[in-house]
Amino acid sequence: MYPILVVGGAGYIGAHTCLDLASRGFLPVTYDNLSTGHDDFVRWGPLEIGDIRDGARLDAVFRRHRPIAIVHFAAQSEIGRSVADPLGTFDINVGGTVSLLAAAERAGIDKLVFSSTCAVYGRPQASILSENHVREPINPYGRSKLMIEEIIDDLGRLKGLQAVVLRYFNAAGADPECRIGERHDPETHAIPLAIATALGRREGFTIFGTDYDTPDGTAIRDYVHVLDLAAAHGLAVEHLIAGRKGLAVNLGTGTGTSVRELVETVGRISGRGLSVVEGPRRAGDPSMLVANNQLARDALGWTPRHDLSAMVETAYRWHASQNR
Ligand SMILES: NC(=O)c1ccc[n+]([C@@H]2O[C@H](COP(=O)([O-])OP(=O)(O)OC[C@H]3O[C@@H](n4cnc5c(N)ncnc54)[C@H](O)[C@@H]3O)[C@@H](O)[C@H]2O)c1
Ligand SMILES: O=c1ccn([C@@H]2O[C@H](COP(=O)(O)OP(=O)(O)O[C@H]3O[C@H](CO)[C@H](O)[C@H](O)[C@H]3O)[C@@H](O)[C@H]2O)c(=O)[nH]1
Repeated sequence: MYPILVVGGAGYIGAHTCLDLASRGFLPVTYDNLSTGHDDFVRWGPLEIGDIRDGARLDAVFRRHRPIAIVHFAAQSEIGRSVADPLGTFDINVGGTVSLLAAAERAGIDKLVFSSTCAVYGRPQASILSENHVREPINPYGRSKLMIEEIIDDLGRLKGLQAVVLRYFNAAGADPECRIGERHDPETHAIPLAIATALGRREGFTIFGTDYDTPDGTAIRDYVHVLDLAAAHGLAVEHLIAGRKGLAVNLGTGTGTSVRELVETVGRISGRGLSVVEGPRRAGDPSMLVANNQLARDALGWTPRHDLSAMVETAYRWHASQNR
């Protein structure tokens, strides 16, 4: 069983990726400081507790497990917090990634899969975003991810690093067996907040903005099932192990969903009405983010298999199973 170091493997997308890697015959070794992750999410391989900014700890973990590739999720990924604390965000995201890449270089590991985001594109200049869309992030979170992409590019040219950069759109859904799911605190994402409202755990769901230039006036996003994201990481690892070249790809379904459509879907699947309030726009939110995913299909052989109903169904089941 080839070990793969999954950095941030105790988090939402990282834990689902560990499940996918194990199903492909790899041993996912999680490295995580548990700042937003959960030790009970680490079920398919060992957990090494540590911070990505701790080079000596990373060296010890590389020596102990001898991974053949790294999948890197660890980040401060709340946009609002990145605006309130840009330096803290750059420290974890950029400083932490430099520390991780330096340890990887010391250990002779040249294969990396990196979690990027559609936030690197900034304000969309097209209705469907391709990878060659201009990258002009509008918040420190997106900028930190762009900086890391640029560092990875330089290491590719100068040091032979082979990296697959995955730009996710909006992750949603959960493991259908409810072993792992989305557990963020505070929760800021639309689907878990709408579900919490349907479950009676929140007073109401606020739609942030009803005056966007979209058919129903609410913002449109490309929600992609976390199991499909996880599969893309498994394919990216296999791509690199097969000796294929690094690249950067979008991961979205190519289908846009408005906030109103999302709320309707949560209402239909939960069978419960949810109280909805219309509020102002949230600062920094673009009106529409939808992926062109052709490159991921062609280069990685990736196909998103789950639709919005499957995302909301599995997320609903997960949240209902949590006693909170
Ligand atoms: N959730 C989304 O919709 C989305 C969209 C685009 C990109 N992303 C990116 O995907 C990645 C994973 O997102 P997620 O939603 O699973 O987040 P998450 O917070 O659930 O997972 C991040 C994990 O990294 C760990 N971590 C954070 N800082 C660390 C540090 N300094 N050292 C070691 N471990 C550390 C956390 O404890 C956590 O387990 C992030 O890089 C995020 O920016 C997420
Ligand atoms: O209570 C809420 C929460 C969200 N929304 C709306 O629902 C949509 C989705 O919002 P999320 O917070 O679920 O997701 P974002 O699109 O803001 O963020 C996602 O995409 C970002 C890139 O733009 C980052 O990568 C981030 O990590 C990732 O979660 C947005 O239009 C938002 O305004 C509401 O109307 N009400």
